[in-house]
Amino acid sequence: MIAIGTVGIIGAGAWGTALAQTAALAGRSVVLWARDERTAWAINARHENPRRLPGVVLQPGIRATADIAEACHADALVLAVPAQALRNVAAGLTAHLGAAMPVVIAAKGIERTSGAFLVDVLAEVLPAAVPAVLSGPSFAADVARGLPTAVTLAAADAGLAAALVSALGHAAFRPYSSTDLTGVQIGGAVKNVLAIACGIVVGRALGASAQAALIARGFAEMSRFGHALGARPETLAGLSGLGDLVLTATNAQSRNFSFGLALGRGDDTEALLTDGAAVTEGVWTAPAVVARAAGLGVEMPICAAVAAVVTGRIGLDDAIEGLMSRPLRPEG
Ligand SMILES: NC(=O)C1=CN([C@@H]2O[C@H](COP(=O)(O)OP(=O)(O)OC[C@H]3O[C@@H](n4cnc5c(N)ncnc54)[C@H](OP(=O)(O)O)[C@@H]3O)[C@@H](O)[C@H]2O)C=CC1
Ligand SMILES: O=C(CO)COP(=O)(O)O
Repeated sequence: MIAIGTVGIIGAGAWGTALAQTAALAGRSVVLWARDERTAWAINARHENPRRLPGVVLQPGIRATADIAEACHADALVLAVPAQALRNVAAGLTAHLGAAMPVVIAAKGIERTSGAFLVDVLAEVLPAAVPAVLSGPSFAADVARGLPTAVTLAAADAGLAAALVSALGHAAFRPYSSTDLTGVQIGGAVKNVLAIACGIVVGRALGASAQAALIARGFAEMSRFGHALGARPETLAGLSGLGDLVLTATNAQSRNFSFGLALGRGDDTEALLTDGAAVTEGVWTAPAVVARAAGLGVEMPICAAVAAVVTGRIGLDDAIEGLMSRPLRPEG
């Protein structure tokens, strides 16, 4: 069994802090890197991340640092920064990483500029890393408070996946292991785009039936895309695919759903984007998914409508009209 005694978490946002909490509850030493010294100081002094997870008491085994080299003195790393920032942050680790360091990607998205999945971004900038992906239905605030959930943790090597499961899992946070890195990444990336669409449906008061229909047709899009890229159907139907889609597409705790909700209601979304630009991941992933799907000849009309709306190419009414006037055809 691969031994993981110390976990380094890169990114002291909501999700990085929640995962620090789970690793500490799993009995690991945790070093949590914050790019801002005041955040590191506050976590160490108050056992709380007042900016990102106010009110959650953090485990004593968590030590924060603003020195990224210090966080790399670990047996495994977790990257918990926004998908669009992952390339730069990973590049900053180059000088500090030993050979074959397990690196768990906890971000959900596709890189907008390159259309690359995050495992491929990591392979480009940090070839010494051994990639793993963690994804599934898990709001940081719930996980950090110890509310129960289950997620998927994938690594190409089943032994490494098992070691990471025991380094991050505990009674209330249950990672199921997998070797399907592609499937797990697709679920996490596409569900954020579909969550925006569902938020729009709710914001426009189109009804619960429309929301359920959109989830089902959205899942069909995720499945077609996954099939074309070699993902396993059971991964897409599992925690990181359907599981996370159901959570994010039905809950205003989700930033992606709330963004869609605001769009649908006709609220000003500028402020939402300025404030949470990087982590409303579906906004950046939508055009990337659509471009990749087009290259594969895969039809993703809901994702395409979201991409067209968030990039300002069409208005909401035209997007909805476009989806409703598609020809009727056999389900599949
Ligand atoms: N929140 C959640 O419930 C979950 C989130 N995720 C995923 O985790 C990822 C991070 O989300 P989350 O933690 O919620 O977001 P937050 O906004 O809470 O935190 C983001 C973290 O990344 C840091 N960061 C942002 N931009 C950069 C950059 N350019 N360079 C270096 N560091 C940067 C932030 O630093 P600073 O604080 O200084 O701005 C912060 O520490 C996303 O991909 C999200 O989809 C996955 C599952 C659950
Ligand atoms: O991924 C998440 C829950 O699993 C969090 O979703 P949001 O990024 O939309 O808040």
